[in-house]
Amino acid sequence: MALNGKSAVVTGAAMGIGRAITEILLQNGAQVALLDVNKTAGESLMEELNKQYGADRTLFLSCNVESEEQIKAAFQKTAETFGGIDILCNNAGILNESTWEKTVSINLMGVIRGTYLALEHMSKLSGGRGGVIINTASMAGIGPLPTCPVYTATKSGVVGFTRAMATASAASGYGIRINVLCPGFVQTDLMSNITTRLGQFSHLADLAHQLIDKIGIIKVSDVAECLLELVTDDTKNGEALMVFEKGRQYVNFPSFTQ
Ligand SMILES: NC(=O)c1ccc[n+]([C@@H]2O[C@H](COP(=O)([O-])OP(=O)(O)OC[C@H]3O[C@@H](n4cnc5c(N)ncnc54)[C@H](O)[C@@H]3O)[C@@H](O)[C@H]2O)c1
Ligand SMILES: CCCCC[C@H](O)CC\C=C/C=C/C=C/[C@@H](O)[C@@H](O)CCCC(=O)O
Repeated sequence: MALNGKSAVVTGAAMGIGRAITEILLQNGAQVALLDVNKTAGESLMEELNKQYGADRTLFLSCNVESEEQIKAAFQKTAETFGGIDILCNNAGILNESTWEKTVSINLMGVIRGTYLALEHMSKLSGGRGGVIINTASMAGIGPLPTCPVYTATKSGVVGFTRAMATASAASGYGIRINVLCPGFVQTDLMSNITTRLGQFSHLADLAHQLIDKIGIIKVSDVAECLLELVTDDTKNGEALMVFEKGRQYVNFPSFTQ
């Protein structure tokens, strides 16, 4: 899919990976609605982006992905402003093993909520133009992180949901491709104060730091480039793309039918 003139929504867009995703979509000609629970950071980023790309290219909407009502309102506003929705990036996520129910609600249920509500705007079966959905999971969704079992569960869930939905979409004729990004460790706020985020597993923080040293830390722009590949390559559906210091790699899942 060529991005010029396309309408995109990014959740968790105010900082980190979401901000980098927003910027790469803008650089390639899309209009972007930035959804985030952090109003101050979101509005200040929008002001910055307006100066760079023009006021008609971005829209900040205060939105908590835990709320179906807020997502619905944000998608409606995006569709009215940009004339539809072609791309959804379900990116908002947290790392907090103490408030584990909130972690599930944002990281996994937020992706499901966003996807189902977006179908109403994007699916060709409900008058939409079709398009692409990219979910942000993690390498932890492919190989487990013993220091954060709930975070791992949410990211495995996002990988499974994406792959099942991708096949369901193709079989149903929604006209929507759905793929999942699986980054390794990325330099963002989520990687700060790791010990306190691990809750009852904070005593294993050294294990986490050893793994970070082994796998390395990448930049948000490395992740954004992978997103661009998954959005623009029309052959990709149901793919999980890992990205870490060694490079990018599509995951080879076992097949039970061949
Ligand atoms: N940083 C990493 O190492 C890493 C690695 C793999 C995957 N990820 C995933 O990438 C995504 C983005 O993480 P990040 O590292 O950029 O984190 P970050 O903390 O830098 O940014 C997260 C953004 O999401 C927003 N957000 C949080 N809860 C929200 C909610 N309920 N509704 C709407 N917005 C909300 C925050 O305000 C923030 O702007 C997450 O899903 C995360 O799990 C991060
Ligand atoms: C503690 C920080 C959590 C950040 C979570 C981010 O989503 C980044 C996750 C990045 C990489 C995950 C790698 C998972 C690897 C496992 O498959 C396995 O190799 C880990 C083995 C654990 C160990 O040996 O200590």
